[in-house]
This record gives sequence, C-alpha cells and structure tokens, in this order.
Amino acid sequence: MDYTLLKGIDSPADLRRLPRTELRKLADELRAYVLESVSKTGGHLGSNLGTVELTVALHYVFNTPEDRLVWDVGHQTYPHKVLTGRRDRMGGLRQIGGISGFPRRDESEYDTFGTGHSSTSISAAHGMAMAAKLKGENRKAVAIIGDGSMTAGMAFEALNNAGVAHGGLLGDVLVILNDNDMSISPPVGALNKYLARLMSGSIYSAAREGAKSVLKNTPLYEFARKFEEHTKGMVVPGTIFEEFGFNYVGPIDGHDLDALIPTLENLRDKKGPQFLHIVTKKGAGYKLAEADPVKYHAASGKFDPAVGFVKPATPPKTTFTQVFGDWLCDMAEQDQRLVGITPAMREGSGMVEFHKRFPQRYHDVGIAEQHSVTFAAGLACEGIKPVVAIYSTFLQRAYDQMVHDVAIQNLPVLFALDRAGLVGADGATHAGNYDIAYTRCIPNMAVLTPADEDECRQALYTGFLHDGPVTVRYPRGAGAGVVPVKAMTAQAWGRGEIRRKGQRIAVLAFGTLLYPALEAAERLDATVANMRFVKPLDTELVAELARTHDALVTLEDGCIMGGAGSAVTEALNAAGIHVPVLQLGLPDEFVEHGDPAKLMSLCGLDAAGIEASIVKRFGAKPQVVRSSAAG
Ligand SMILES: Cc1ncc(C[n+]2csc(CCOP(=O)(O)OP(=O)(O)O)c2C)c(N)n1
Ligand SMILES: CC(=O)[C@@H](O)[C@H](O)COP(=O)(O)O
Ligand SMILES: [Mg+2]
Repeated sequence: MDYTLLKGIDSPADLRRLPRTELRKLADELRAYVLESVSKTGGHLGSNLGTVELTVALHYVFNTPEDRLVWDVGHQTYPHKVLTGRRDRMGGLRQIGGISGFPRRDESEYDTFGTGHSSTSISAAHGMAMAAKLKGENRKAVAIIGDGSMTAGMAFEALNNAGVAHGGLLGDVLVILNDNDMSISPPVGALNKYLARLMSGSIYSAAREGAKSVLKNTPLYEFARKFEEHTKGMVVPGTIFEEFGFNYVGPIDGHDLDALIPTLENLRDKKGPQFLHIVTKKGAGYKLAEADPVKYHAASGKFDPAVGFVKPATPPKTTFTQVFGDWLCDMAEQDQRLVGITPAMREGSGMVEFHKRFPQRYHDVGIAEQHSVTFAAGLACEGIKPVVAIYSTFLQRAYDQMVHDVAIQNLPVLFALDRAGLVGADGATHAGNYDIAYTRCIPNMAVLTPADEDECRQALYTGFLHDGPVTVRYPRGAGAGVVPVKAMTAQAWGRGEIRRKGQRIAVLAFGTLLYPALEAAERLDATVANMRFVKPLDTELVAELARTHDALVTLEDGCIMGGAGSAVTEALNAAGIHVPVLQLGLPDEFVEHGDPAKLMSLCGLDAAGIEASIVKRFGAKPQVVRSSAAG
C-alpha cells in the first residue's frame, strides 16, 4: 500500500482538514500501516487493529490535544501514535531508544496520561475534567476503556465518583467503552454477561417495558412516554451506567465511521458525564487475528502478515512460565485442595492446560488483582490451598490485600510471581523490579528466589507445603536451561548453598543472576552462593561467608533499595559483623523498554558487568582491608 492519505497526516490538525468522505480510506491505510509496522517490530496487535476507526473519529471530532484522550492500558494506541506525529518512529517501537508501546506524557503532548496497567483511565479523565472546571477551561476529557479493563474495581470506583456533582461541579467526562467481547483471554464474569445482554438489546427493552407497566394508568405514563422520545434512561430504569449518573448512548458499531462521528459530535457538545458503548472486533481487518484474538493479542517478534504467526523451526527453550504451568498441573494431581487463580492472565501465566484439566479448580477472576488475593485468603481460611499466579507488577495493585487479608492472618497462600525483574519490550510499567522489597518487609511472608527452572519447580513445591504466605518469583522467558526434575523435593527451608568456592570475594546471588555470577566468579576466583531464600534469609551462611572472605557482593534482579542485598546488610548489622558489601541490582530509576538482555547489560547485570563492578569497587585482584571489628 502506498499510504497516500496517511503520508499527509503529521498531526490531528491535518486529519481534521480531510473531507469526511476520505476518512474511510484513511482508516484503511492506517490499519494496513499498523499491521505492517507491528509485523516488523512485534508488539500488541489485535487491540490496535480494533480501534482504528475509533482513533480516526476521536481525533477528527475532538480538538486534541486540548481535549484530553486517556487510553486505558494503552496497548491500543499505535493508531493514535501514527496519527499524532510518530508515524516514522513506529520502526523503533518498544526498542531501546525508540518509542514506547504505551502512551507516555514525555513522548507526546497527545499522550495526556501514561498507562500500561489497566482500569485507570476513568479516574484520570475525571481528574482532568474536574481540573478543567476548577480552572474555568472549556475542554473535554475522554476515557477509552475496554470491556476487560472495565471489570476492575478501580473503573467502578471512578464511575461512582465521576457521575455525581462535587460542590456543584460536574465534570465533562466522556467514557467510551470499547466492547470487543475479549480480554486477553475470553472475557469472564457477570459484567461481561451484562454487556452481552445490553448488546442484544434485552436489558434496555426489558427495563422500558417494566417501567411502562409500573407507570401504566398513572398520569406519569404519558409524560414518560413523551419524555422518552427525547431522552433515554431518565424516566425508565436505565443501564447500570445511567444509575451511576452517566448519560448512556449505545451500543453502536465502532467500525462504522458514519455512526461514530455524528455520535461523538453529539456527545462532545453535551455537558456532564457521558457514556458511549461501542462494539468492535479485536483484530478487525486482519482475518487471522479476527479468527484467533487470543493468539494475536500481541506479536512476540517479526512475522509475515500473509502467513501469520508461525512456530519457530527450532523449539524455543522452556520458559519459567511453562515450568510453573507444568508444576501446577502436577501439584493439582497430587493435592485435591489446590486451586489456581489468575487475574485475567491465563495465557501469560501458563494456566491454559490447568484450566483444561481442572476447570472447577481454575478461577480467572477478571482484571481484579485485589479481589484475586482476598478471594485466595477466603479459600485458605477454609482449608483450600490457593495458588495466585500473578505478574510481579500487577501484584502491586493488591498490596494491602496481601498484608491485611493474607499475611496478618498468616494464611497459606502461594503467590507465583511471574515477570519478576525486567520484562523487556513492555518497559517500566510492567517491570517486576520491586517485589522483593515490597514482600520481604511483610511479617509472616516468605520470599523464594529460584535460580533456574528446576529450582523454580522445587521452590513452588516448597512454598506450597509451607503453612503461611509465600512468594516464589521468576522472570519472563527462559533461564539457564536446567531441566526440572519431575520428582518434587522440598528445599531446606531458609537455607542457601555454596556453588563455587573461591577467595576473598563472596557473591551472594538471589535468583537467576546466579549464572552470570558464576561466570564472573570464574574470572575473579570468587566464591558464589546460591541464596535461594530472601526470607527467611540464611543468616548462618551470610555470617560464614563474611567471616571467610574480605568482602561480600549481593546480586539480584530487583531494585537495590530495600531488596535482598539490604536483607543481607541488615543481617550483618544485627550480628555486629563488619565487612564491605557491594550491593548489585536494579538502579533507583525506571528502566526503559527494549531487549531484556541488552537492558540487563546496560544495568551492569550480565557477567561482564558484574565482574566490572566488583573490580571497580575492590580492584582487579581484590585486596580489601577488613575492619578490625570484623566477625
Ligand atoms: C492491572 C492490570 N492487570 C492486567 C493487565 C494485563 N492486560 C493487559 S490488556 C488486558 C486485557 C484488556 O482487555 P480490554 O480492556 O477489553 O482490551 P482489549 O485487549 O480487548 O482491547 C490485560 C488483562 C494490565 N495491563 N493491567
Ligand atoms: C498490555 C499488557 O499488559 C499485556 O498484554 C502485557 O503486555 C503482556 O505481557 P507478556 O507478553 O509478558 O505476557
Ligand atoms: Mg476487550
């Protein structure tokens, strides 16, 4: 395609100069452009193809960036990026130095709010709408949220707040529900059923008919009938969104520009909270993605659009996610009490097989991380053994639930923390850098950091047997390639092991960085310990290593601040042992998107970087003068 129209669009102002009749062609070019560029870079696909017409219509009708568009999750913003001056930068999408796969305030004035985690858009748009009122500015704030993201409590907290006036002020916020009847996996829960009934029209007509029969033979009936011709849902019971105080319009076809544009124009000119329900198809316009929206949610790398995603010729290495999925099924076979829970990440968390084999013990609770944790706590109270499979970054949402509902009551809930450490292309919003720091400070919580695939399986087993809350963290992708032993053996609780005996320097590795540590240690002739547990920490091993070496180096793929290295220094202080400690881990800054191996190298966490840091701190042939108070 030669992109005749698209080439002339360097900003939404250019788009608004086009005659309405050209918009269909522009949308077709935009869809083709997005498909072509994702096929070269990888990235989210289905959601972007599904929001092409909506993006064109929004920038055509609204005065962006003056009017604020807030994209929920933000994984559907590629068409928006293309139309807002970033067409030529799509080639660097999600790569080091390139543009982000999510909206970023520092990337463009059209990205009014940074997202990545879901269900924040209505709150943010409401904040912007209220700010406009307070500042006397006449502009609209639009939240675009998917049906999956709408399931989160936060979205409803925002509706609850935005639908009523505050001190006489009512924000001009428009919520657009982009209903494609999909989350990453097929959608779940009562809201999904409700939206389906709204789409079939049954709720709306039932509500009307019900109201009419209630009003019949009263003077209100004729009034209601006439009023209904002009307004919807004000006299008769309306949709749930109307009950929240929004003027509900829809459902309309979100791919039909002739329906979208006049409806948006109409809503743009209305005051107060508006709600537009549009219906779209995930993957629209690309047959393969339409047919299999789960598979085509995102492309992990390049692909030929004519062929679609193909299995690589050589089978890829087993990922930690697969190790977890296999362990979960094996454990469920052994223990009938096991229940697996995912907040809307069945595929990403490796639970497809478990779902198939144990449907009654599988719970996809929707995008509801807080609920997933308290739900697990409730199950644990009754003797069930819940396993919450959750990405490290998304567990941040459920911190209070972890403390208040699980840990204080010392309930045996196993948290299988996937995507621990840097995740690569998704960048800072999805990085699991903080979980060691935020879990180890919780009383009763145990924190396990397996070093490889086999250790991961054994750590999950060990955690599952423990009578209290446990997190087992493991990174995205594959590890050192240590094939898990089928037989499960509980690890010695709170004990690490020495993996290499060397001199002067001892490296205390937590998690998968054990392997680059071993490589670096070969060159430095350093000792290496595989610590396995951040909590309970093997304080005896720490003390022994401190006594027998001139300096310690702690190593983790989590933030240095408050992390495993901090646990070691706390233990040394508590024991009155004075020894120089170099803490290596992720820096106190948000690490950008890009190839994970390159990012780890930039953070100095590959073998060469670890060696360089040790040499820089302690010299090439480390000569460390120990404090006389050393233990
Ligand atoms: C808090 C949080 N939990 C989970 C995710 C992972 N996630 C990203 S997109 C998505 C599905 C969203 O579905 P929907 O909002 O309907 O958008 P669609 O993909 O259908 O366009 C999920 C679960 C996330 N980004 N944020
Ligand atoms: C947008 C979002 O949150 C998910 O689609 C996420 O990008 C999935 O990440 P993984 O590819 O690591 O499962
Ligand atoms: Mg959806």
